Amino acid sequence: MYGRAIIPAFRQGRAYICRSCQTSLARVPVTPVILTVPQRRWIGVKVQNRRREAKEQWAQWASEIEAGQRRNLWDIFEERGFVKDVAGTREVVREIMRTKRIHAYVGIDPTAPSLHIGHLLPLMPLYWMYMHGYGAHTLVGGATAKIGDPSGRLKDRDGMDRATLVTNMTKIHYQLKQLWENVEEQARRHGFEKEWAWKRAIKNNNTWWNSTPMLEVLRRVGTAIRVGPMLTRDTVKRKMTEGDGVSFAEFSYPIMQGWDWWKLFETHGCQMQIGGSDQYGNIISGIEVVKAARKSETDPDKKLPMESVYDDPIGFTVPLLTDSSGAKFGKSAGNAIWLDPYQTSTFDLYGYFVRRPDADVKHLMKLFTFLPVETIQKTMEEHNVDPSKRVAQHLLAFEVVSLIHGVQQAKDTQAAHKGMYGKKKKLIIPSATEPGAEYTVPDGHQTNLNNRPKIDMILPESLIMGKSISSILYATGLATSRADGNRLAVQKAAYVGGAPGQKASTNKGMDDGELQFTPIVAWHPDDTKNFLIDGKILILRKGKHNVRIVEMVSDEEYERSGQTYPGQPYTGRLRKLKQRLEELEKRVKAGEPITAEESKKEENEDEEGEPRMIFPRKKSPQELELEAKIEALENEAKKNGPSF
Ligand SMILES: Nc1ncnc2c1ncn2[C@@H]1O[C@H](COP(=O)(O)OP(=O)(O)OP(=O)(O)O)[C@@H](O)[C@H]1O
Ligand SMILES: N[C@@H](Cc1ccc(O)cc1)C(=O)O
Repeated sequence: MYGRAIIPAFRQGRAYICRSCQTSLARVPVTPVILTVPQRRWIGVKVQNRRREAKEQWAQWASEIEAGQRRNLWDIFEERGFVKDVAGTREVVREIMRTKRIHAYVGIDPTAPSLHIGHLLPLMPLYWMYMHGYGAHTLVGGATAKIGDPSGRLKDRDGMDRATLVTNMTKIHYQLKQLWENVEEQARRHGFEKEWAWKRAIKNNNTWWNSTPMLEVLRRVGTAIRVGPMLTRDTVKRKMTEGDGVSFAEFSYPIMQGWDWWKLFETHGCQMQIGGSDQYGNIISGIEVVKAARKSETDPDKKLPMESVYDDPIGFTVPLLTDSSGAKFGKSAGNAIWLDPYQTSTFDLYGYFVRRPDADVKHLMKLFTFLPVETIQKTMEEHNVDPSKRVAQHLLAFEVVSLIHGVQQAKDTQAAHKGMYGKKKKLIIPSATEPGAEYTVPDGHQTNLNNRPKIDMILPESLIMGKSISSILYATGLATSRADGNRLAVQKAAYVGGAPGQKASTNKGMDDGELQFTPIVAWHPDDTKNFLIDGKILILRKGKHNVRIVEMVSDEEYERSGQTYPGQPYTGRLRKLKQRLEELEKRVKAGEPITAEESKKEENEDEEGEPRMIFPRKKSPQELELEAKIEALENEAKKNGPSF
């Protein structure tokens, strides 16, 4: 296909090649011109050189593996117990991993607001692949979650409204981001040197499902996939005979998952899919879908090689992580250990791993840590000298917490555990928090993915629908004051979930299921409603990671929750003074007396009757006026009432 491409002058004199077919476009003229060239993405010399070097490096490693001087990552997977079922032939998978720098992916449907440790299991081999130079993709199933995977279930999944789906998707996206950030840290800690060729990405299958016509899927793969084998799948048979039947949408789920794979295969050479053992059927169906889509390609420029089995899609499943009763750890079974610290605290997460029985700890260390097998072996020897010290469990817990929440959090949590349960019995309260503290970052610290404040919160309708965006930013804790909120809006330094490039007054809000942000401007309070998802969810962000998913609730519900937000009218000193004035007025009217002690107590004690620390500060004119009125009333009451 030919089209027009503008080649800017600054690229002059360089040789470019086409990303997909390697056609070269040498020496581009000096001035910017419009050329008629094939509509392709051109790659610069620097990238070409790096790619060549990466290729040569891989070939070198492949021969070292063959000569027994380097290990095949597949063998490490088997040694660590990651492999349950292989889709394809084990020898072929092993050979592909030796000879090709393939990409792999793991998909997760955002059917809950957080990932849990069961999800970590298929992610672990993906992280290992990344650290060994393969491409690694984590995929959020924003589209597939709308259908619901029937694998391993007898009952249909409950439908999800848009607000819940967007909330889950946003939270899982940031959790995956956090995990990737911590994987980088783990790689450094465990001696893997990051190279240019390491590639990772987070994808959302809404990106393609929101624009894929059904006709395209039916035409490309629908004709090749036979219904017969799909009907013989265990999930389908069991759901039809023992469960509540199979809807057409559920029946099509494996084809959707397979199409995701095709999209990643086509664009990134993603040849491998990894999943939990309940995903085996979907991976097998996916292989058929990818092969059918590849075969049906008519554009010769896009045709992918299919000469041998080494070009085919492959996959494998990891064993299921179960609880002590043998049930799969997951949200449906209700036994999940969550990665969200507000659902399972870091302290409890650490504690969960410290309590693992001696018989399981070695296996868990192989699965959930990047510690070399020799280190695990040595730790077990040390552990066996005095198992009561739980040396192995503490190391396991430390490593898992550092992967999920970062090394610093792991150190703090370990110290808290040792302080609480160690010999000294020094009591450290692991999560002593002030109300609202979960929405602020400790002073002097920059927000990062591991210390970022809590994401979700509720706020009342009167604020969201009636007040300025600067008041809303202040209420969420993203701004330190209303003035700061205003500054953020003026400088376009904060973002709202919504359609990019549209005005606030006409914004249609976030596209269905795609995480999109647009800068906040100082819009009219009436326009805030344009950004509400399902009429109740507002997504705000400051910087890269500081996100709030605000659920708008009625004022009555907010009051019942007992929460207050920064800037809430009548929650500060002024409100107290006004209350005191009203009370005094009533008492004076009723002729009720008031003593000097009583008025002194009000001033110097807090609600629990504890002495209040009084700091000198500047009072506002309104405050001074109220205080003067109170004083006058108190004097009057003292004058009129009987003396005690
Ligand atoms: N306990 C587990 N052990 C191993 N893998 C798991 C476990 N739980 C989930 N996975 C894997 O994580 C990926 C995403 O799982 P999914 O989104 O279905 O979550 P889930 O918690 O298993 O859901 P549900 O409990 O509702 O079935 C899949 O590959 C799945 O097999
Ligand atoms: N079906 C998977 C999630 C998934 C979704 C889309 C994919 O492309 C891959 C995996 C599960 O429910 O566990």
